[in-house]
Amino acid sequence: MSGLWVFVCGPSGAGKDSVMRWAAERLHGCEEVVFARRMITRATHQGSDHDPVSAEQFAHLAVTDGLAWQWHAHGFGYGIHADYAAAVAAGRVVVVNGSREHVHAISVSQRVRVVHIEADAQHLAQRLAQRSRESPQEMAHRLARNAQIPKLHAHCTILNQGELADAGLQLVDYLRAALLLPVVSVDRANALTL
Ligand SMILES: Nc1ncnc2c1ncn2[C@@H]1O[C@H](COP(=O)(O)OP(=O)(O)O)[C@@H](O)[C@H]1O
Ligand SMILES: O=P(O)(O)OC[C@H]1O[C@H](OP(=O)(O)OP(=O)(O)O)[C@H](O)[C@@H]1O
Repeated sequence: MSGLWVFVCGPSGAGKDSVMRWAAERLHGCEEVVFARRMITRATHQGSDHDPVSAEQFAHLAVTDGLAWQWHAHGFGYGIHADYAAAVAAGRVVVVNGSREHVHAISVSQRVRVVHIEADAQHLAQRLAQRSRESPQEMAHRLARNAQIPKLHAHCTILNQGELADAGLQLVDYLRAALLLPVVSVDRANALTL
C-alpha cells in the first residue's frame, strides 16, 4: 500500500492545531498515522507546537533536500522534514498542518489529500483574540488574508464551531478511512477531481 500526505488547512483560528492535537491523542499508538512536526522560522509560542529554526537553517535544509515540503506565509518559512516522505513511501498517512496557498500551488496527486477546517468569521476573530499569540495588527493581517485566498477544493470539510471533540472525531474518521481506502474519501459538496 502507498501512503498519503494529508494537509489540514483552513483560516487562522479555525482550529487546525487543536483538531489535529485531539485526533493525535485519539490515535495514539496507531503507527500508520503520523502527525508531522513543522519547522518554522519563528520563536516558539504557547499554543503553537513547532520546531523553531533560523532563516539560515531553513535555507540550508531547503538546498540540501532536507525538506519534503516548504512554503512561506506571514513573513515566516514553514518546512516539513524530508524524513516524513520516507514514512509516506513506507505506507503511512502523514498529517500536516498545511497552508491553503501552498496546497493551491502544488500538484495534488494520488498521494495528497486536503482536509479543510472551517469556522465563521466571528469564531475566527474571537479565537485569535483568545489565543493571544499575535499582535492586533498580525491578527488583522491573518483575518484579511482569508479574502485573498481562492476557494479550497478539499476531500473533506470539517466545520469546527461546536465541541472540539465533534470536529476531532471527524478528522479521526477521515484518517481511518484514508488508511483503508486511500483513493476514495471525497466529500460530496466539495469534490476534487483527481
Ligand atoms: N471547537 C473549539 N471550541 C472552542 N475553542 C476552540 C475550538 N477549536 C479551537 N479552539 C480555540 O481557538 C483558538 C485557535 O485554535 P488553533 O487550533 O490555534 O487554530 P489554527 O491552528 O487553525 O490557527 C485556540 O485558542 C483554541 O483553543
Ligand atoms: O496559506 P494559509 O492557509 O493562510 O496558511 C498560512 C500558514 O498559516 C498557518 O500557520 P500558522 O501556525 O502560522 O498560523 P495559524 O495557526 O494562525 O493558522 C498554516 O499552517 C500555514 O503555515
